[in-house]
Amino acid sequence: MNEFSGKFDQQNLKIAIVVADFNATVTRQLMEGAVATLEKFGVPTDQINVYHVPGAFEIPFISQRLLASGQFDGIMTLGAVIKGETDHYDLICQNVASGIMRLNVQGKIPVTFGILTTDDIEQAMQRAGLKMGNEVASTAQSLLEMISLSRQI
Ligand SMILES: Nc1c(NC[C@H](O)[C@H](O)[C@H](O)CO)[nH]c(=O)[nH]c1=O
Ligand SMILES: CC(=O)[C@@H](O)COP(=O)(O)O
Repeated sequence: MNEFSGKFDQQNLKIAIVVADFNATVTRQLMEGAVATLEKFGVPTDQINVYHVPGAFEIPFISQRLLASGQFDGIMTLGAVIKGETDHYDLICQNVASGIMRLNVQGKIPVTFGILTTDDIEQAMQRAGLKMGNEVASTAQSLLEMISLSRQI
């Protein structure tokens, strides 16, 4: 039996982070947590490029451009979509998630999903580093593991 896992060698990795500036009080914390986690695992700071888009809906477009550039070993997407009074929330969540999934299926590098989808700002703040820790830390680690695993195939 042969087993493979995402134990990774972070040397020479180049990572792109695409972060939505909508709800920036939350997404800036997500971005800081993502960079800190990548650095903790040894990714050099100058190998981490951060791209700011207006909102979560713009994430797939820029992610696709970054993927096509061939410059990166993996992409992290970060955002915070917070429910309002209308069904706009549902449309954004569904289309952004399917857009990012399509990039994973069609692309050659992993694109992780670090987009909070919450009922209110409190839930988002809790998941961006307050009470429930920074969910993005596990997203960053998942990206490094997926890069390593995909290189073994
Ligand atoms: N309501 C939220 C948005 N809305 C903006 C869209 O993402 C997009 O920028 C706009 O429709 C123009 O194309 N974006 C978020 O990231 N979070 C929200 O809660
Ligand atoms: C997720 C959203 O787009 C949301 O902030 C919009 O709020 P509303 O549905 O009240 O217009």
